[in-house]
Amino acid sequence: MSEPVQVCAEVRRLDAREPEFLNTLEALLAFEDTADARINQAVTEILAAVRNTGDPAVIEYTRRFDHVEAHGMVDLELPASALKAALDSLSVEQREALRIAADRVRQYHERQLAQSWEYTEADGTRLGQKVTPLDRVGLYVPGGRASYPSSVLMNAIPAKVAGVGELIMVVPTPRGERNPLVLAAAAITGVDRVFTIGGAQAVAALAYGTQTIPQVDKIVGPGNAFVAEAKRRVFGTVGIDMVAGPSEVLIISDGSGNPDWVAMDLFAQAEHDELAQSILLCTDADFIDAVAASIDRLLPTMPRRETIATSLTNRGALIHVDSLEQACAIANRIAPEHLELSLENAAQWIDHIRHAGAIFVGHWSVEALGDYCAGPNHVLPTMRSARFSSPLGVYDFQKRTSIIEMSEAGARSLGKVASVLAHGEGLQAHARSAEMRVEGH
Ligand SMILES: NC(=O)c1ccc[n+]([C@@H]2O[C@H](COP(=O)([O-])OP(=O)(O)OC[C@H]3O[C@@H](n4cnc5c(N)ncnc54)[C@H](O)[C@@H]3O)[C@@H](O)[C@H]2O)c1
Ligand SMILES: N[C@H](CO)Cc1c[nH]c[nH+]1
Ligand SMILES: [Zn+2]
Repeated sequence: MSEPVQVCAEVRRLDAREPEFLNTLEALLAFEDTADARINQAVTEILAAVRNTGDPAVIEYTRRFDHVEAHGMVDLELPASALKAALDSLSVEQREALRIAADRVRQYHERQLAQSWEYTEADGTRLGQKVTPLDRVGLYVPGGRASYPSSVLMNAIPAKVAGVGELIMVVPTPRGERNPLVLAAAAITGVDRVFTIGGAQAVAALAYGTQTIPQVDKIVGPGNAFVAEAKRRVFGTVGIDMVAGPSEVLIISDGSGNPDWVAMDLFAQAEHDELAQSILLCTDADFIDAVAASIDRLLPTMPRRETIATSLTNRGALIHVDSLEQACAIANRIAPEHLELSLENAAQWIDHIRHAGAIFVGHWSVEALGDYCAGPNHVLPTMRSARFSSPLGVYDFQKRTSIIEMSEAGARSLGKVASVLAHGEGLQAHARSAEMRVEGH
């Protein structure tokens, strides 16, 4: 453990019974990630340069932003032997942890695999849905301020389970520092090609293709504001999984359990990013005091205390609520990425939650386990998008095609229905085309 250093978080205290509470909450949740003109401008330039010149632009931006000098793309691609060597270099403990996590993530995701289906009607008409994996996917693995081998597992495994034909991974290696766990995770999951590039230039290369990097059909994976903005802009040319914002955790507590555990769970999300959001909703005012005391005592011992303190001070809150019903209503309004039900009878409250990326049920179900190895995906909807979207899954790497095989009897009968509706829309060619099947000549 590091030496305690004086640093404190001024975590705001709120009371959900106060009349201004909902306005205060809205202000706390507001997050303008697209408002940064500097990021927009930089991404516009990078996308255009990579689209116009390809590899030379990627090499130049990698030199400028990641401080890696490459003489050609060959210097920025890792051969399979480098991935294998990274795997071999791990300690037995690290290799075993990666293997256990990968197995659990695979087992969970195998249950998501959708199959093609069809049915036949009485007149012989056959209707169905054909499910096909994507041909080629680009996987962005963040690498600027921290390395994320767990994100390799969480993105690559569902793609492989879906049967994606080719998986191209990009990961920045600032000043040429390669993370062996990240490369080992690529080896374990069977990633096909790895390029040590990052930021908007990596997203552009995958979206448009370069002389060396093949164009992909979809780009998945989290990243910083440059990556998020670039993904948003290339959507349409390629598919994207989502535009992920800073990480979030919301904890609902009834005052049972250990305040140190709650404080550390808030830290665990806050240490990701100064913009990360950690919020506690609690029915017990004394317990809130105890959590605040735990925060003050534990924070100085954390190596990432500066990031945690900034995140908790600017975007965190300890909120006193009237009841667990009120806490659940607020949780549904926030629609958090992660929700911990730190409650005595936690399971009975699951049905009260409609909007959350992942629900962690009970004192033992801590988000850190979900981040690495519980099995479900850690790429989750942020910024209240859990109201309308879902965790990354196998379904993000599959697409569906409708199959329509009409029998003659079916076409003769449905042709009349189509004809009426086509005339109603003023589309005569549609109507005649259907009527010809009714007439049979
Ligand atoms: N939601 C999730 O599941 C999840 C998982 C892991 C990480 N994350 C998040 O992903 C993010 C990772 O961010 P990161 O910065 O560490 O790595 P990153 O790989 O996303 O970004 C690094 C790249 O940003 C580019 N860049 C940096 N400064 C630039 C500038 N001034 N102009 C243009 N480009 C510039 C560089 O090309 C660099 O390679 C964090 O916010 C983290 O919380 C989310
Ligand atoms: N909590 C992150 C998603 O919000 C995922 C992660 C990766 N490593 C550690 N945590
Ligand atoms: Zn995390």
